[in-house]
Amino acid sequence: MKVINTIAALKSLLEPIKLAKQKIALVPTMGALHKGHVSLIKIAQQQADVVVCSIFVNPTQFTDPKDLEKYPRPLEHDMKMLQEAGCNVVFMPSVTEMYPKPEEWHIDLGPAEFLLEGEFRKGHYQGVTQIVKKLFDAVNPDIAFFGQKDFQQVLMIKNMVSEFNLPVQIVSCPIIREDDGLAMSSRNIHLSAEDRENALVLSKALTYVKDNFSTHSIPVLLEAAKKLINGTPGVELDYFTIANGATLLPEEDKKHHDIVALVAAKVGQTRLIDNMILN
Ligand SMILES: Nc1ncnc2c1ncn2[C@@H]1O[C@H](COP(=O)(O)OP(=O)(O)OP(=O)(O)O)[C@@H](O)[C@H]1O
Ligand SMILES: CC(C)(CO)[C@@H](O)C(=O)[O-]
Ligand code: BAL
Repeated sequence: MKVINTIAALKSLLEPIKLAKQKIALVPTMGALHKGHVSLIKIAQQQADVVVCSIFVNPTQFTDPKDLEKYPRPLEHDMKMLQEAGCNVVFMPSVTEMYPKPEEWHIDLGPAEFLLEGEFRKGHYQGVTQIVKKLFDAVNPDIAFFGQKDFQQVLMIKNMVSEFNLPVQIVSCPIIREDDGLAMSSRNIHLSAEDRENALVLSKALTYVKDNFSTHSIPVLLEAAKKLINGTPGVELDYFTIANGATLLPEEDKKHHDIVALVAAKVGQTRLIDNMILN
């Protein structure tokens, strides 16, 4: 496994691979790796010849400075996970490598940018697409893998790719969960034992909605899910919605396809998101 810190070194490593027509995959991460990240690497390995994993805690996508400051950075653990996963190249640049000078970034990501996460983390998807575009420029991947856990992020990245007409395929990978249902997330590390227990209500509410989708109306499902979450101590709901998977607008007609339930809540001091595809 090669560990690379600069764009120049990365390009000289990958250019011959690209010229030899080998397929390059990129798995972008912010580190603090868990089985969810490993699953993306494993899926990438099945679909490409060389897998590059980036670790970069991108400051421009953080809207809360405290969230950025306390974001976990367990470097040795991450290297071990990547080595064991059989990752070929780790790209781990510094902030100045990715942002050598101040720059403007604003692109049209469509109206869904301002919903859900975009409402609670204003400007978040401008920061995400800014860094993902830079990573794509540095790696020049044929294919890139993202988790469905960040459902809206996948949509935004697909919109960015079509805005620039980039020759990269975007793949959304299934959510990996703990045995009890909690979606794996780097931020779970911040949960106290009590928070960890309370956090289970998010996947429970989503599962309830999924299990009862064919028999209950959408308003009834929403009311029950919100009641479950609001009745859990230490959990502060930002949103629970049943939405169209392409527009993220609230869905009213169960006969439509591509319906997804999405949730975000603060559990103790930690903000978590999760979702489930319903049909
Ligand atoms: N449980 C999971 N299952 C599948 N993919 C995941 C999971 N958690 C994260 N990912 C994906 O891994 C990639 C890197 O995510 P990131 O490094 O932000 O990890 P994270 O666990 O989502 O962290 P955070 O909790 O800080 O958002 C993203 O595409 C993300 O969707
Ligand atoms: C895609 C990403 C690596 C961009 O910083 C980040 O948003 C993440 O880890 O999901
Ligand atoms: N996993 C999405 C990155 C973020 O929360 O900033």
